[in-house]
Amino acid sequence: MNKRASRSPSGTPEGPAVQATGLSVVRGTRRVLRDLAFTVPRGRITGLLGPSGCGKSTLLRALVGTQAKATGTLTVLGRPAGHPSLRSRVGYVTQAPSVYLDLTVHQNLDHFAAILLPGTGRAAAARRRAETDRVLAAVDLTTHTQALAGTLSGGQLSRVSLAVALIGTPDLLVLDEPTVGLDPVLRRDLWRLFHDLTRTHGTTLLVSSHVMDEAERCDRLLLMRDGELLAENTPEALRARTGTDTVEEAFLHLVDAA
Ligand SMILES: Nc1ncnc2c1ncn2[C@@H]1O[C@H](COP(=O)(O)OP(=O)(O)OP(=O)(O)O)[C@@H](O)[C@H]1O
Repeated sequence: MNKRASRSPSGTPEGPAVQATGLSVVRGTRRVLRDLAFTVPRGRITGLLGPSGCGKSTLLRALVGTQAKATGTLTVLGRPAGHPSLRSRVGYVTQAPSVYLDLTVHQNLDHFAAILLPGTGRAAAARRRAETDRVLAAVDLTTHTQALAGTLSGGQLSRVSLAVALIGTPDLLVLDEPTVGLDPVLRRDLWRLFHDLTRTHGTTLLVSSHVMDEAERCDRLLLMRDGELLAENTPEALRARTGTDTVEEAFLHLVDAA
């Protein structure tokens, strides 16, 4: 278990990875998140699920501190969302791959490793090299390290972004629809990697998706609709509570009830 995941910077045991109360966001003239209250437990995979446009990306942006006009209380790893000390502790992968297309995969990783794992001298350089090798292996891209990012497929590009987010083994990984456009084998492999991260490093994952079948792969779920939280629970509890067989049916049941 990663010590950083279970201990605060001061060394004291901590509460949830994320805690929100009264979280609202206005975009343009619309209130796209309305008075949300939820927690994300540490060391587990929490799925943020809901239809396109319900506010998932907005919520994740608020969490990493890049969303303007967010009000309410949002605490991440014991600090206010966006706090500078969270920069190296939170990995964030946006929907659009954020890599330099005119650099090779390895050059991209080198670039971000230099920012995230600063330091001079041979030991620091060796650490960065070992870390880039590790994350490229984790996302199964070791055969493409010398390829220009601009020549990669969409799925491969997403995995480069994910590799960047894995540098330094962050305590919290925030992934915005990481499996969109991936084939079933890659999707399965990525979910295996996510579970592996929680098991081996105690990493907390918050993964958004609009595909309800991905819900079954999560330990806990936040179900959203129209900027509001419909439910927060385990997939099993949601199915049991609604008397349904799948999370998708549970979601529809909750929508009708609302
Ligand atoms: N710049 C903006 N100005 C005004 N409204 C916006 C802006 N960006 C997004 N929105 C609106 O905010 C709402 C939430 O968008 P958001 O991208 O968070 O949804 P989402 O659930 O992530 O959708 P998707 O699954 O399609 O990515 C949408 O109704 C969208 O139209």
